[in-house]
Amino acid sequence: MSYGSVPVLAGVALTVPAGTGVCVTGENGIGKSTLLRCVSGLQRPDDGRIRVFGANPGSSPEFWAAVVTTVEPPTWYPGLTTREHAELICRAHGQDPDEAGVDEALDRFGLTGHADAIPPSLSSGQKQRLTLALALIRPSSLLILDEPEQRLDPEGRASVAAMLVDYLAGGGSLLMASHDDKFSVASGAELTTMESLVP
Ligand SMILES: Nc1ncnc2c1ncn2[C@@H]1O[C@H](COP(=O)(O)OP(=O)(O)OP(=O)(O)O)[C@@H](O)[C@H]1O
Repeated sequence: MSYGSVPVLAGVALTVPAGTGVCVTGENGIGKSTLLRCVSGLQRPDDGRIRVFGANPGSSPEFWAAVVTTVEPPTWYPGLTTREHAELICRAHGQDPDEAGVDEALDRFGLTGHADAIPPSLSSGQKQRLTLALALIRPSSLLILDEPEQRLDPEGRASVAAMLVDYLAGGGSLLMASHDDKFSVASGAELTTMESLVP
């Protein structure tokens, strides 16, 4: 994979066994987000092979039914509140919002007091909480999370780590990039470090 003449992701081999979590670490600019974008099907590698649940990433509705990715920055629907965003995600995935536990999810992410606010009015950490709440409220088999801990306070990080442990315990798989090893280990992910081939 390369951007113009700049090579990124040369010689990367990574497997995430179903039901496990893997966290990719490494210095700024090493290619973690690019890797996650490729696995999410949002970017095509020039060479090599990526398979997700036995198929090319991003190539079918089944992929998007099974995979949640937060690699792209979220887009908010104009005029819809925090709660309405959660309800919309539930309905899009065939869930009844009450049965899916929208209010409980907002509470878990400390967003109850902001349920009737529109996302652009939230703080950056609250927006990150909402992004993760929307990722976790819908059914999925694989979470692809780019630095989920960013902008969260320590309590928020601990809480999200515990939720990711529960997600794995429920049979889900997790691929994430992070600069916080403690958070990643607490999330139940195995750490793997990307290193530059250039000395
Ligand atoms: N759209 C782009 N156009 C050109 N170069 C890019 C683009 N996106 C990323 N790069 C370059 O590719 C390399 C890898 O970037 P990437 O964002 O994947 O790294 P990262 O490991 O996720 O970094 P960080 O830890 O800072 O988030 C960097 O050198 C970056 O400058």
